[in-house]
Amino acid sequence: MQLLDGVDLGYGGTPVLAGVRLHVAPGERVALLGRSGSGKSTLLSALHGAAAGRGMRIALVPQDAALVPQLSALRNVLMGRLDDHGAWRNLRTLVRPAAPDRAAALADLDRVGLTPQADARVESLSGGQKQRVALARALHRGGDLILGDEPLSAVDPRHAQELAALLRAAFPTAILALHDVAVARAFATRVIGLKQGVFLFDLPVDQLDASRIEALYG
Ligand SMILES: Nc1ncnc2c1ncn2[C@@H]1O[C@H](COP(=O)(O)OP(=O)(O)OP(=O)(O)O)[C@@H](O)[C@H]1O
Repeated sequence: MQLLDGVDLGYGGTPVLAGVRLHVAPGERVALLGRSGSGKSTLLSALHGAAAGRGMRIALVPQDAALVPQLSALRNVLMGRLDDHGAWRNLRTLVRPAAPDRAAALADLDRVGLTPQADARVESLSGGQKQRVALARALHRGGDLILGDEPLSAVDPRHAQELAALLRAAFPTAILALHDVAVARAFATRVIGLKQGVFLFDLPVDQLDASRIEALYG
């Protein structure tokens, strides 16, 4: 699908990426690599709008996780499906979830290793645990596409690989900004390197060699 076709992205007249064209085929897993400020979040935000405009079901893992800190991990996970239902059902779910909804959300928390924290308020969790709640919420939502902005940045490298494998199995198509090149190599089929708002490369992952990485981060 042609998600972006020659669009300029920026903020209030300040350009960040110019003339962006991006076609993503179903089944592709794209890793966005690049230094801080290179434009990854800006690109993800535009991709979100474009994919939503095509009626795709999207699971999102934003950079700040976007959780409700006063609510439990379980209730935050349940929020992954809020827009599937009307307001009445949602209020009931958040106050007293029906047994099948609760069981499904608990299963998703278990997949990310957070069963013991299910009833803990999110504000009491560590940064890595919060990120795992956001991943469980995305798994609970499911969909055609997962978009994530550094969704594994706060978990340790071994867990990052395990969680990346979960996402790979759960979503047919993915676009994730990642800072860990090893995780990107293991996760992605395609890698895009962004440098100061320019696509430095857009390659199948097996063509990502050390010189490209050096050019991107060096
Ligand atoms: N809301 C905003 N208003 C104005 N400028 C912004 C805004 N968000 C980002 N920018 C600018 O756009 C450029 C790209 O930022 P962006 O957040 O897309 O980069 P990034 O690669 O995601 O960085 P990071 O890895 O630090 O999140 C930067 O120069 C940044 O200062």
